[in-house]
Amino acid sequence: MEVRARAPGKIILAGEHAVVHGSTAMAAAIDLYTYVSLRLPTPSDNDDTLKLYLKDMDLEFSWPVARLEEAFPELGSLRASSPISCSLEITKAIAALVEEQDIPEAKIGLASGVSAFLWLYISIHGCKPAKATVTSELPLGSGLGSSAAFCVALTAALLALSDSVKLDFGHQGWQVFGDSELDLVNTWAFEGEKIIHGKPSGIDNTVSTYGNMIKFKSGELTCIKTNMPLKMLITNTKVGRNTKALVASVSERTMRHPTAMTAVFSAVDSISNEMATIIQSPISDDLAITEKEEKLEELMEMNQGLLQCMGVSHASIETVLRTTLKFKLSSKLTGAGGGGCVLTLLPTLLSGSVVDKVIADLESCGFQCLIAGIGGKGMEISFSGTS
Ligand SMILES: Nc1ncnc2c1ncn2[C@@H]1O[C@H](COP(=O)(O)OP(=O)(O)OP(=O)(O)O)[C@@H](O)[C@H]1O
Ligand SMILES: C[C@@](O)(CCO)CC(=O)[O-]
Ligand SMILES: [Mg+2]
Repeated sequence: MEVRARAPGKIILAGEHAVVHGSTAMAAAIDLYTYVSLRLPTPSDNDDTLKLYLKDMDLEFSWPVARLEEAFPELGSLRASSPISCSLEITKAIAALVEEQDIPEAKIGLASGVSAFLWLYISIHGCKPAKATVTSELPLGSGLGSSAAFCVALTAALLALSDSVKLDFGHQGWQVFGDSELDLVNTWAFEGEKIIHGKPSGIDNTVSTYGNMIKFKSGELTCIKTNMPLKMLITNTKVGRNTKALVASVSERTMRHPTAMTAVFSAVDSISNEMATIIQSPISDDLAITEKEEKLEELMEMNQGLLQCMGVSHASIETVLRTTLKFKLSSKLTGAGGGGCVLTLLPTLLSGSVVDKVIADLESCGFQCLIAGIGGKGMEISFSGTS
């Protein structure tokens, strides 16, 4: 029995970090996906291991089922029909199982992803043999929600082969879960994100699960309907960073300066709400689009200034800001910052030759540019064309 699931990455248009502290944020799915194929062996396969194959890196991790049973003696009561958080005891058992895999030092960041895999797998399927194969179009650890896309696609594949969801196995191509199954994927994926991020707001797994453009505050999402053509250039500075550490650093700054940081978060909340209002309001003509784009650019600049206040910008991000400003274009970091990706709004009337020049300038600094479709699909699964 085999299933393939995919889940998109995301951009945060406004409100990252502040959303962890209760402010509103705006995010949109992008058309770059993480794919997880899950295969449960038949008895005739005679395979008694759980395997995780990270195909892009050609890394395979495997655990004999007997080793899993030894590590999780209480599993009978642990296997959960509804999502639960990973206990301290299980966290320790998972850490030992991950350590035994001798992840190369240069790839040690993967340890949290492997831990999330183990937690989601054993919680949903128990100590059974299987092989999960993962590939991704998203750069890992760059602000485009690779961790959430990984957790969502993995959870979707796990649930698709469990008794928790009802699916049309004869359906060809990608199919979507029903609303209650999507909610279940989202809640489990959030538990996976907690293992990778520490204290996620839930915005990344939510937009990866449901897709579209969303406004998000304190766990609640509102779907944003818009007919505004919104084009963003995404520049990957290729400076590696870790969302968990950045989120923790903002929390520490908040403890040191609670009043000032509360004011910063409140300003971000207003920016995200104003952005949502602009994006949702109807468009009458080209002039209206230009006016809206100018307002959005100003809000992006203001949000970037506040992210600098939070201490999550980086020299590479500042270089992108300066480079795009030479072309009178506005940018802000997206995701956790500290390197990673930067968004630049490309106004509808901007000529293609200017876009080409901006990209050439950015790429001459060693950055990588892409233009992704935004506000598209959420997670989907397929029982055909699996590999
Ligand atoms: N395809 C994948 N395979 C295995 N692990 C992954 C995969 N994608 C993400 N991860 C895990 O998630 C970690 C990156 O998550 P992190 O939250 O730091 O960055 P991000 O999600 O790309 O950016 P942001 O959270 O700012 O949007 C990786 O180091 C790895 O542990
Ligand atoms: C930095 C952050 O706000 C967004 C990361 O994409 C973290 C979170 O909301 O979980
Ligand atoms: Mg992440």
